[in-house]
Amino acid sequence: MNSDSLDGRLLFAIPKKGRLYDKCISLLAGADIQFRRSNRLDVCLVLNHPIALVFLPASDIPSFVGKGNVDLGITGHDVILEHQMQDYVTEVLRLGFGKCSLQVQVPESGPLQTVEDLAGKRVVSSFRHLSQKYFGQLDDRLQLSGETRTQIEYVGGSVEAACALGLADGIVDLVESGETMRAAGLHAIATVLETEAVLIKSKSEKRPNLAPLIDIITARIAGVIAADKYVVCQYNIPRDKLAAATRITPGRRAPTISQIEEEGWLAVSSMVEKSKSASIMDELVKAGAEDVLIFNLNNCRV
Ligand SMILES: Nc1ncnc2c1ncn2[C@@H]1O[C@H](COP(=O)(O)OP(=O)(O)OP(=O)(O)O)[C@@H](O)[C@H]1O
Ligand SMILES: O=P(O)(O)OC[C@H]1O[C@H](OP(=O)(O)OP(=O)(O)O)[C@H](O)[C@@H]1O
Repeated sequence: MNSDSLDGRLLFAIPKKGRLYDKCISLLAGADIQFRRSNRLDVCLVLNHPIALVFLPASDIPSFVGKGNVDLGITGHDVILEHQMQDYVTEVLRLGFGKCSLQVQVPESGPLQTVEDLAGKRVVSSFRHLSQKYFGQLDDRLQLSGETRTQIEYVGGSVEAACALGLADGIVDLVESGETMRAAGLHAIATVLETEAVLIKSKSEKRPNLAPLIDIITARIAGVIAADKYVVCQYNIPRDKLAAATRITPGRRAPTISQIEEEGWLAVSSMVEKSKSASIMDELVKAGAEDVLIFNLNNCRV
């Protein structure tokens, strides 16, 4: 592919592998962004929009978008802060996946059990800047100076092994389920930040003509996320119990209420959060609802 074929196309950066990759691919499918990625090729043209997808390491995406080489991207909120790109990119949408916390961890049975204990010792992390910032502030508060300040050492991966290998007294690493941390005999003593995947666009506005397409893609992705988060709940309810039932299912704007062919009964349809749908159904039945149905959404614009 030569650079001419990218002319005028919106460049959209997607993590090329790792934790965010699969979810990004299903987001693109849900937003009907069609592409065929040839083996090992990191740039590919979208078939049904003037877009080219650029597959990059998640950690490089904030800089590419921030400098305006790429117009849109998906990466972790943590990565943006680590690369100090928050002033150069706009976080357009939180994507609801890649959720985890960046935490300070120490050996469970070791002598250091607070961040104050750990200050001045050796800390290993892949998040050099965020660790330096966190412990820098702590060292300042504890009035540590010179050689007594915390030493931050960078490693590219398998951070959890650093304490057992004698490289560190504590680490700063991502925790989702906590399995990696527990398996390494560590536990968390502080949270540096909470993160999730985000859709970002450049603040550079090098190519203002792309703004309408960016808005369309953003709306489509927002629709896919909402469709995954919500279900439609439909039920029949005696008229005199309607107020109590609609307090349980107020909907995003308001519930839809329709007449049915039975005197004294109404039908209600409302969007509810998927994660709460089972308890909402229990409550509705308790409130007098019958024929309670839940429908998945394929896609939506809300
Ligand atoms: N265990 C996890 N659970 C949820 N999200 C995670 C987890 N680990 C990482 N992430 C998110 O995914 C982003 C990319 O992490 P990942 O380890 O997949 O990429 P990477 O480090 O660039 O890949 P690799 O180490 O394979 O080069 C992280 O910055 C974070 O936002
Ligand atoms: O709390 P958990 O669910 O166990 O997830 C946390 C682990 O996931 C990430 O690493 P990853 O597996 O991506 O590998 P890496 O060490 O190569 O970054 C992170 O660095 C932790 O090690």
